[in-house]
Amino acid sequence: MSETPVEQTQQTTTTAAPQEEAPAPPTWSARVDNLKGLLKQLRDLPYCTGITPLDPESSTLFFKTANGASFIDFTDPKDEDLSLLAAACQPASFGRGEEDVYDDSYRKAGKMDVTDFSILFNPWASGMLDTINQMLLRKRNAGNSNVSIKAQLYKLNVYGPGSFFKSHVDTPRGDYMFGSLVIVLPTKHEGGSLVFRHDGQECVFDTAAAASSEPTPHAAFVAFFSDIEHEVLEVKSGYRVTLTYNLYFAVPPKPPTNLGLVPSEGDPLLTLKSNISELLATPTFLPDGGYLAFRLAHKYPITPSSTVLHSVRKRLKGIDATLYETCKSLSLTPNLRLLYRYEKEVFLFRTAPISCLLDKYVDMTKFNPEDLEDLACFLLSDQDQARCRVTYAWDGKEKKWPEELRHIYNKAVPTVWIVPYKSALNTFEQKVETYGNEARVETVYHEVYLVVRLKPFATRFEVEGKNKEGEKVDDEDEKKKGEVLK
Ligand SMILES: O=C(O)CCC(=O)C(=O)O
Ligand SMILES: [Fe+2]
Repeated sequence: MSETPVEQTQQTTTTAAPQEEAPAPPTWSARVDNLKGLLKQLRDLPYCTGITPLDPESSTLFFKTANGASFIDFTDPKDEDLSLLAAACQPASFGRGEEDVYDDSYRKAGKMDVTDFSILFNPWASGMLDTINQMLLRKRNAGNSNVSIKAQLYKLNVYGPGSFFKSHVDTPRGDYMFGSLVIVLPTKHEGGSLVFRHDGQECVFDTAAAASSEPTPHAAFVAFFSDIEHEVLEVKSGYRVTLTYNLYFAVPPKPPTNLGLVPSEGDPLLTLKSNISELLATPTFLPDGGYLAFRLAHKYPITPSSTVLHSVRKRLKGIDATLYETCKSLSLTPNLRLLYRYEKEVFLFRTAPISCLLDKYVDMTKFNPEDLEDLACFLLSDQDQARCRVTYAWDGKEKKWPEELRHIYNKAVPTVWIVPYKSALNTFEQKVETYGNEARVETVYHEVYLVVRLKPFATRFEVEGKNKEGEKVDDEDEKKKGEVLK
C-alpha cells in the first residue's frame, strides 16, 4: 500500500506533459551485438602506402651479372638495363609447408639475394619507417610512442611481363617480425597491383600508378602485416622492380601503455570503452562469472619451443593493441591464450561443443582424441606447465549437460565470444598457412585469443580482491589453479 501515494504524486506532477515511459535498458545480448558491430567498424586497413622521392645520391643499384657487374640509375632507368637486371636474377621460389619450391604456376618472378646487389636507398634514411610505425602500428594509439621498429633488407625482385605471385602470407622469421615492406622503384610498367585479403575484405593497391604519380622520380612503398594474405597480380608490360624488407619490433619492445587512446571525433573507438563497461555492468551478463573472449584480428608468430605467450602482448598489431589497451584502461586483466577446439565426430561434443584455452603452446599429438577419458584428463589438467581452461559458449540459458560429460562441463567456464574462433580445427598444426614466401621455419602463425575473466556479477566491481566489507575474496581462476580431474 505504501507505493500508492508515490504513483499519485507522479501523476500530478506530469499532468502538463504526458510522461513517456523510460526505454528498457538494452539486454546483454543486444550489448554483445553492439560490441561485435563496433569491433568490425574498428578494423583498420592492414597496410599503409605512400611515395618517397628518389634522389640521385641513393638511386643507383649495383648488381652482379654473369660476367661481372652492372648498375642502373633509377632516376632514369633504361629498358635495356632493366632487361639485363632481369636476366641476372634467379627464378624466385616460395615456401610450401616445409619445402622451398619453384612453381611458375604459383610464383613467376626473378629474385636477387642481398649478397648480389647494393643500393644506398634505404627506408630509415627517408623517414619512411617512422611513417609506417605511425600509420600501421600506432594509428589509434597516438600516445603510445614507445614502440620502435626496424627493417631488414630481404630480396630484390623483378617482375617482368607475365610475372605474378599468387596468394600467400609472408613466412614469419622469428617472433618479432610483424610485417613486410615493399619498395616499388620507379620504372614504367603496367599491372602488378598488390591485393590484400583479410577477414572477408579485399583491397587493391595499384603500385604502378603510385610509382609514377609524380613528375619527379618517386618510389612507392607499401607496408603490411605479414600474416595478411596478399597477391601480386600479373605484370602486363615493362619491369616491376622491388626491394622487399622484413619489419621487426625492435627488441625488447615495451608493452602497450594506456597513455594513448586519443580518438578523433566520430571514431568508433570512443564508444569501445563505454560499450565494454556497460556490458560488464549488465547484471544478467554472465551473472555467475565467466570469460569475455575475442579472437584477435591478426595471427601471431609462435615458436613452440620458446615463445612465451604472455610476451605477445608487447607485439600486438592494430586493433588488437587497441583492444588490449582498452581492457587495461577499464582495470580488467586481459590474458592471451591459444585455443584448442574439440571437433571430433563424437556425438555428445557436437551437441555441446567445448574449447580449451591454453596459456602456452602444447603438443596436441600426445593424447588420444578418440578416448573421451583421455581427453577429459587432458582438458582438466595442466599439461606441460600450461594452464588449460575448458570453456563452453554461454547463451544465458540453463544448461543440462549429458550425464557422461558432466564431470567435464561442471568445471567448464561459461564464455561469451565477441569475436568467435574462426576455424573449426582441432589441432594447432592445421592452423599454419600452407603458402609462404619462404619454406616454413620453426616459427608459425597462430590465431591468438584475448580473454578477460569476469567475476560473478555480485562481486564483479570489487577492487583488489576485497569485497564491500573489505574482506579478501578468492580469485576464481587462482582457486582452479592446479586443479586436476580426480
Ligand atoms: O612485390 C610485391 O608487391 C609483394 C611481393 C611479395 O608478396 C613477396 O615477395 O612476398
Ligand atoms: Fe609476400
